[in-house]
Formats: sequence, structure tokens, C-alpha cells
Amino acid sequence: MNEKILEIDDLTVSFDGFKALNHLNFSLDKGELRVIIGPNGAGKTTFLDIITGKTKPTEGQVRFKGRNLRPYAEHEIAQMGVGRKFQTPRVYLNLSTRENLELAANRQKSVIHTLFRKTLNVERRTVAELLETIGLSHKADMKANLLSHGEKQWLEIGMLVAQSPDLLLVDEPVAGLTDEETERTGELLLSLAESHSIIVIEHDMEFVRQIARGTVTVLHQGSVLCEGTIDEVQSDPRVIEVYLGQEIHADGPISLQDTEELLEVVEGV
Ligand SMILES: Nc1ncnc2c1ncn2[C@@H]1O[C@H](COP(=O)(O)OP(=O)(O)OP(=O)(O)O)[C@@H](O)[C@H]1O
Repeated sequence: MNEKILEIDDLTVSFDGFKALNHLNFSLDKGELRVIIGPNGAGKTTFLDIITGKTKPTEGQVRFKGRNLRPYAEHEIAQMGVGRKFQTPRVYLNLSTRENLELAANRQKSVIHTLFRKTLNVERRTVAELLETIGLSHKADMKANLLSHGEKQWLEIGMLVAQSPDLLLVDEPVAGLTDEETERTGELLLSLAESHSIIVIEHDMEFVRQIARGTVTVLHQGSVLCEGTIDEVQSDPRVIEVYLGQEIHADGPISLQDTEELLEVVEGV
């Protein structure tokens, strides 16, 4: 059996009695890139909040590298090797691309000797390597405020990678990007997936098709509705139903093309 980097058992998160996550079970293999999709309100953000320690479970357990995360604060979980990329880039606009990366890399150095990370699993990449990875070597000395939205996203991904996380959590990385930027973001995530475990939350189904090489997880009403390849989940009548918010009655199996058309309709709403 593959080594698990993340294991979530029977997790429930209640907000004043409302279950944002409801008896959710999930696991991620070390080195896996997993895409999570789900309609609005499915619990995707709460799911990431639980892994990073921003929100604590009402019931159930999250284990990262075999360790129960419950006793640890958000910053401690980050030091243990969980990096999160928020939807909106959080880079220092008055600093250059290179300076932003240097800052992120140095921040890691200062915590290297903490209780949790006496040795680094992944050798820290140099700033020059990071610039190359994110495709911004030619803009290394440009102030971040002059970068495009897509370039800021890549810079922030580079800043996360500078901290050598074992697990990267990426929340809707292509919202507001051009088609070309979206494709390049996909290529960047696929190249990072060669050396990291990654969870990507995404709405854009075309982008999901670009990056999903293995299992896709569909969340609905705080639980895992189904898991499978992108083709399997897109042709699963339960997925179509929750995306449309209504029951689909079909005499025969629903074809992938039908599903894609339906999803396009849903996304276009
Ligand atoms: N702090 C909170 N207090 C009360 N309810 C909350 C809180 N955070 C989230 N919820 C509710 O939990 C449910 C799941 O929210 P969540 O943001 O995790 O969903 P999501 O899948 O990320 O949705 P979206 O795709 O719209 O971002 C929603 O119904 C939301 O209103």
C-alpha cells in the first residue's frame, strides 16, 4: 500500500449545529496530485481550513505524516510542512519578484531548527531555481505590483515552494486568469507534482481536465460524494445531479459528452 501523507477519518465540523463537513473520510498518497471539486457550499474551503489548523474538527481526526494535528496551532502545522496558497495572491507588492522569493526562503531558514523540522525532506531550492520553475527569471527584478495577476499567482506558488512544504494546498489557482495563464499554471502544478504532494481545489472543469492525472474527489454537503478519474466522475449521475441541483432521469447511461455539456451549462449560470 502507498504511504499516506494525509489521512482524514470521520471528520465533522459544525458551525452552530450546521455541519459544513459531515463524517468525511479522505486520504492522500505521498506524491499524489489530487483535485477536489464540488458545488458552492460543498465544504471545500472548510476542508482546507481543517488541514491547516485554521478550524478545528468537532469530531474526527486529521493525520499529517501520521501525526494527529489536533493539538497543533496553524503556524505549527505550517512548520510541519503544510503550505497553503489562497485564491488571492498575497505577495509583497513593493518588493521585486526575487526579493519576495528570498524573503520566503529565509523565513524557512529561521524555522528550520524547530521541533518539527530538524531536517528538511526536500532540499531547499535556490532562488534562481525557483525563478526558473515559476517562469519569472526574466522578471526577477520587477516590482511585484507590475506583474500580471497570473504572474503574481505563480510568484506566490514559488514563495510556498521556497518553504519546502511536503503538502501544498492550492485554492482555485486559475480564477480570473487568461486561458494562456491558466494553461501555464497547470503546467507549473504538474511540474511541482513531480516532487510534492498537492491538493488543488478548482471549479474550472477544463483546467481540472488539464491537471487531473489520477483521482478526482467530489465533495457535496460536507462529505465525499464520489472519487474516480475525471471521466468517471463527470459521467457519474450523482455528480451531474448535484451540479444541476436537480434529479436527472435517464433511460440509459449518461454519456461523457452529455455530462460535459451539462457542466458547461452549470458553470455558465
Ligand atoms: N464560520 C462559519 N460559520 C457558519 N457557517 C459556515 C462557516 N464557514 C462555512 N460555513 C458554511 O459551511 C458551508 C461550507 O462552506 P465552504 O466555504 O467550506 O464551502 P465551499 O465548498 O468552499 O464553497 P464555495 O465553492 O462557495 O467557496 C457553507 O454552507 C457555509 O455557509
